Amino acid sequence: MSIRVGILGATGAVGQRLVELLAPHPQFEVAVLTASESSAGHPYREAATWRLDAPIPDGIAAQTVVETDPSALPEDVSLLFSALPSDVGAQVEPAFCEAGYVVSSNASNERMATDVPLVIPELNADHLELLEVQRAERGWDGALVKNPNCSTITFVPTLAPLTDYGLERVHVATLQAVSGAGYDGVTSMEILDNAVPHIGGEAEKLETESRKLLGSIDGDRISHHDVTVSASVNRIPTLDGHLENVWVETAESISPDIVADAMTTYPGIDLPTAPDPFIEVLADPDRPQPRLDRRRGDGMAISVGGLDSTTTGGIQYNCLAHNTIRGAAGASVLNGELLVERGYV
Ligand SMILES: NC(=O)C1=CN([C@@H]2O[C@H](COP(=O)(O)OP(=O)(O)OC[C@H]3O[C@@H](n4cnc5c(N)ncnc54)[C@H](OP(=O)(O)O)[C@@H]3O)[C@@H](O)[C@H]2O)C=CC1
Ligand SMILES: N[C@@H](CC(=O)OP(=O)(O)O)C(=O)O
Repeated sequence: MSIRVGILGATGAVGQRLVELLAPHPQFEVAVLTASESSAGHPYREAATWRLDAPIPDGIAAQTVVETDPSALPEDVSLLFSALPSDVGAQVEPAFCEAGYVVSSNASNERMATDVPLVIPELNADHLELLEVQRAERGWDGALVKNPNCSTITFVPTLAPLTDYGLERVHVATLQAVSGAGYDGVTSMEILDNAVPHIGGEAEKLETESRKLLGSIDGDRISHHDVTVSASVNRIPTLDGHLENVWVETAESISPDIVADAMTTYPGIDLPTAPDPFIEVLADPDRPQPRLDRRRGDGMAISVGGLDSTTTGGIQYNCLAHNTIRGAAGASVLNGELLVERGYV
């Protein structure tokens, strides 16, 4: 029997990706779509300016959008996917959790809260144990789970296979697609024939979220990994797919072959939206590229290439993920599947 789910912020860029992924989903049925007051009461096809390159899925276009308020939801919905702006998420997500809903959220609010699991299922599914603490501390029947920032989720999976070698220092430089800023985020006059070497608040997210994701459960908290991460972020004129250059230093000396093997054999997870393989290591030195590789694993795989030794004894490589699928909507869906599999829904 399918689980009836809702999408908070269903009309936005990430909300539309959620609609695209959830409409044909084998476990979930989209029962309710929410947005702001101005969209509420309108059919989805009118409320959303649909911008994806496939039509609005059948059965969604005619659904009436409702307000983002727990009282507007049908009673038989238990799992919600949130694609709200973070300031709105901060205001309303706790009310849904208090009302008993389990919320798988892409918004950045509370990602670093000590009782909120920040999850990439292939890496740290065990961090869901924090939900017991969260429910006890906040008195919620529901729960709040977050996925990381889209640039964080692109490179942290490539570090997980290297933790066995004593991960010490990481430098990462991003080349981020314009879709990450949302439809109205950067104008064509700003970004065409250009690159912008600044994205507000982004570098700090890479530096802090990575250490929480790679951390381990320690009693009722996460003990963050002690790797130091230093990030530099850039916006470039690609549409989708964040490409990142990574330099890694480990305590134990490792060769590109060891790294390729560790990444290739790093296990995925058996969930409907999970890619297989999870990490694809490409041999051609000019890969991965956003246009050619962002759809690997239906947009859920992490691609790696250009593996080489550095002149300072470390390893360097490039990695890529689809920012609005693996980096946003797909990440939330995968977390939702994990929450169901682990019995939280
Ligand atoms: N764009 C991207 O690629 C990525 C975005 N993110 C994050 O995902 C979230 C959503 O981003 P994005 O889809 O680009 O944002 P959009 O602005 O495109 O969409 C925002 C959604 O939230 C709704 N909304 C806005 N204000 C309110 C309100 N006061 N009450 C209720 N609903 C409201 C909007 O409804 P309405 O249409 O009625 O205004 C819309 O459905 C953000 O937290 C963003 O930082 C993360 C990774 C990538
Ligand atoms: N800042 C990211 C997208 C984003 O919205 O990130 P976050 O989920 O951390 O707010 C980008 O520009 O590509």
